[in-house]
Amino acid sequence: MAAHLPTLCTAPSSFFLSSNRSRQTNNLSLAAKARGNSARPVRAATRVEDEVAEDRGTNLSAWTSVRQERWEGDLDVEGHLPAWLNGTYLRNGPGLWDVGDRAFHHLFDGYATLVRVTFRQGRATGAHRQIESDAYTYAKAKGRPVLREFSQCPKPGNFLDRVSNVVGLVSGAVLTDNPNSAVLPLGDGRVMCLTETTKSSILIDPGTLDTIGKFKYEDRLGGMMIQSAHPIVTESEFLTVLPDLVRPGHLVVTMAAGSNERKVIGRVDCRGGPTPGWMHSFAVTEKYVVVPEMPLRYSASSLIKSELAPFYAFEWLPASGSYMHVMCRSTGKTVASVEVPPFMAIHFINAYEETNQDGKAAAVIVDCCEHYGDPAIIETLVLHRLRSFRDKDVLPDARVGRFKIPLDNSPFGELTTALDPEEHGRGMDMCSINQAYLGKKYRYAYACGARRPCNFPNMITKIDLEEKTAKNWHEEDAVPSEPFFVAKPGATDEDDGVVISIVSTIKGDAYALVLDARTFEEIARVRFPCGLPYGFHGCWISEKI
Ligand SMILES: CC(=O)/C=C/C=C(C)/C=C/C1=C(C)CCCC1(C)C
Ligand SMILES: CC(/C=C/C=O)=C\C=C\C=O
Ligand SMILES: [Fe+2]
Repeated sequence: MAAHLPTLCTAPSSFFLSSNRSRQTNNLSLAAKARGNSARPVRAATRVEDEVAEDRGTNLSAWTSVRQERWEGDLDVEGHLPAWLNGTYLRNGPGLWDVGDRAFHHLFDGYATLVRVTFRQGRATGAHRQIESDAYTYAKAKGRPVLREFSQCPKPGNFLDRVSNVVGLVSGAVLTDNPNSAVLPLGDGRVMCLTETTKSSILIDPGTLDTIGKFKYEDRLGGMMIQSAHPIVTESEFLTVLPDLVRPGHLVVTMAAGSNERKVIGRVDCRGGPTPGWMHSFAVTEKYVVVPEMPLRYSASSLIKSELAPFYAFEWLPASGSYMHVMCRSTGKTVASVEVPPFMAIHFINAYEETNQDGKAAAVIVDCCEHYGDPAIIETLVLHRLRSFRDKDVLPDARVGRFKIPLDNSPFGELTTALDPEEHGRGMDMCSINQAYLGKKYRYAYACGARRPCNFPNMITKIDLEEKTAKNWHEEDAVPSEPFFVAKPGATDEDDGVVISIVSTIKGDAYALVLDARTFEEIARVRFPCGLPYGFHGCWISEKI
């Protein structure tokens, strides 16, 4: 991809904070941050040596940058891969947190690393490769980050820089295009990687992991700079939600497979203010789209002034209220908009319609990984905490939060706990389901859970929402990433298939774990000869043999 450096964020190295200053910023108590909404100083990447000194030198490959830009080769298989498991598992995530002598601060900042494991008749090959976004290419060229990442805001220096920052913000030029969240096969065979900036939508080749180029949206929605990192993609459509920061609200848009044109289904206005709530993901039922509005809201001044808010680009405004909006997918009309108890959810699991005796939808049930209405989870994911606090029980509690949104014009919705959180160790995030149950009543969710004490989810959990129990997989000193369910071809039971997760170990290496989804017992592990950093979300591209 073209690597023309923008003239924005042209801060010389002297604009980067010294490590001491940055440590002071990190140590601000969360309570203090939550109380005060004044913007924090601009944070830029610290020097690598300072980060390493702070990190007490763990070998855990989860938080260690990839050592090489790309690798490809055969993988050793321990155990027996099912003969039906033919296809490619792809996983995306932030695998490079250092560039030149600069180091990122937050897990979400790292440059996107794709991992591939291809299964064919009991054998496996693998690869990893950096995605060549502009953010990555510029950073390599300059020896330091140039664009604004999740927690990282290169400081505009003089007046001209500040003016161009505002212009750059309007055009989106100062924002990252580092697509480190999800990887999704579109219904037409193209494969997209993305994060929350619209410009981060990038096409890749699932075989070679080559970066093909930017996905060019051919529509009039170019002014919408932010998108959900989790579009809902089926064989026929790509459905997503675009936060509107100018007129606080959300556009729900759809794009047919094979097309590059998004069409607006409808718009929901925000009920709280002054800006929309952070919306990393959302949920759908067969008839409806559910748009969450939580009190962790985009900070307009952080974006305009290019400085950090109490939670990077966000501020926690509990008094602004929490809401759930339900839009009809066929008419674009908002059919319910209810106030709910304060919540903090990055990932929605699934949703479905609950019907009354006449078979009519009476309520929408929406499940999410809910952090007890506390944004502290964001600060838990700061890299030096992940690296240093391994034996401390500092992972905030989380649960399967279940919303019930009545469709009878009631003003309020309910939020309950779907099962005893002790079943999954009071940790819970990075979820998946059997995709055949998307938007339908379902029984099983797979996620990362917690074997306490821990500072990060270190377990894989299969949650039975009917029995309200969980089956757990755990290995000492290992960090598994999101468990991804792959159905056995022709399966009729919801849990007939395997669950794949890439596990990073303390020895500095990594393997793809394959569990029998029904029993949750290990059936195989496929070893990489190198370490793999923690990754976020995966997908499966099946192959007919
Ligand atoms: C990886 C993940 O879960 C979330 C990533 C979010 C990102 C990269 C957010 C980026 C943003 C900016 C760089 C500034 C503007 C706002 C926002 C979209 C939050
Ligand atoms: C890894 C994570 C949350 C862990 C909480 O326990 C969130 C990742 C978000 C990106 O997709
Ligand atoms: Fe995500």
